[in-house]
Amino acid sequence: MEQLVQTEVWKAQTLQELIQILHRLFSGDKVSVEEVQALMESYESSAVEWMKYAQFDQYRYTRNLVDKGNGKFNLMILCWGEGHGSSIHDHTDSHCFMKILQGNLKETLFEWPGKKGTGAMTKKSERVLEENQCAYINDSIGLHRVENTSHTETAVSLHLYSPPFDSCNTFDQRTGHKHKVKMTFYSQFGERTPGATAVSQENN
Ligand SMILES: N[C@@H](CS(=O)O)C(=O)O
Ligand SMILES: [Fe+2]
Repeated sequence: MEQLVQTEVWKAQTLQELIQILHRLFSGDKVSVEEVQALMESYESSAVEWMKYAQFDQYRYTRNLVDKGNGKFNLMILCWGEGHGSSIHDHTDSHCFMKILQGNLKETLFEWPGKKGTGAMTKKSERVLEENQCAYINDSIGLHRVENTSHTETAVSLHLYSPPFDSCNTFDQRTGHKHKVKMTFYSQFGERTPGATAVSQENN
């Protein structure tokens, strides 16, 4: 007879509970991408729970640190004003989960440019991510650009990166040339980072 394999199915009732379960999942030495993705998708976004982290800038998207995941991951909330978007970028060999908390975000996937960065970059696909959906990307899947294409609605997303990183490469769509940029937090644990601006010009 066929064997049935039971994997645990989590449902996070609140953001706090989601963070608790994430700590548990990442405390072991093996983490399942599917399990983390399903867990993040199971959380039904409730604005009152994440409002204090959702700090917007007029000109660029912001990165707001929510939890340091015991050094295993960084959990952050990104706030996208109308028309805000990222540049094409990589994820520094980390796993990247991106869950929509509010609004919609368009994700465009690109292939890695050739070694010499020869000419226009190749677009692989695009999709629109909707509230509560959780996407996943890593460098072997490709590069992406994320945009809030709405001119009337803001968007908010919850990102988990494991292991944590604080710089990435951005790419020029026409030339494929890459450029290393440092990434900072606009706020940490709900408090504005002293002296911090929104995401640096290079990642927009
Ligand atoms: N990876 C980007 C956000 S996104 O465009 O996926 C960042 O951490 O700022
Ligand atoms: Fe990204």
